[in-house]
Amino acid sequence: MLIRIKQKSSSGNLQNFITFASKPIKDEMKIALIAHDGKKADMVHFLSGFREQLNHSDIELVATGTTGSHIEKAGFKVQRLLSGPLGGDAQIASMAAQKELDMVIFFRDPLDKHPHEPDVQMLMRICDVHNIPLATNPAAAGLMFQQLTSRLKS
Ligand SMILES: O=C(CO)COP(=O)(O)O
Repeated sequence: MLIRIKQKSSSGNLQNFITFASKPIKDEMKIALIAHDGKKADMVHFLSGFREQLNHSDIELVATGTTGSHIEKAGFKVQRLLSGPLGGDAQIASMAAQKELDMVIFFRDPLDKHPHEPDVQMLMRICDVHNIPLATNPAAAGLMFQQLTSRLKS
């Protein structure tokens, strides 16, 4: 299925089209998980609510370093990359750019400062460039996760 949306350009002309293609049923998927310190508990809580689906052997999890250690302690299998400030966000952006990810869940803390804010912005930009579903809060992540996992072969 193809959905086309006509958009008004800054000059007011209806000339831009955004195209979404619904993805086919998948055999496996890879989800990236990142949470700022103030949101790590929310990430674990979120994942625990989907434990049954996440234990599906065809869902692979990858996370930035410290987020990953919290996720591991909660009993999930996850590939841990570098910590965010040391390049973990950049590693996930690289995976997104190479279309290796089906979804990025990034619980940002909007009330805190982050020394690696350029990396955070870069990751979100790369997701938009490559049309990778990106959820930055649990409400959005829940909706996307349910929709995505419904495409997994049972
Ligand atoms: O800083 C982060 C995201 O920008 C997350 O990194 P950690 O998971 O290593 O804390």
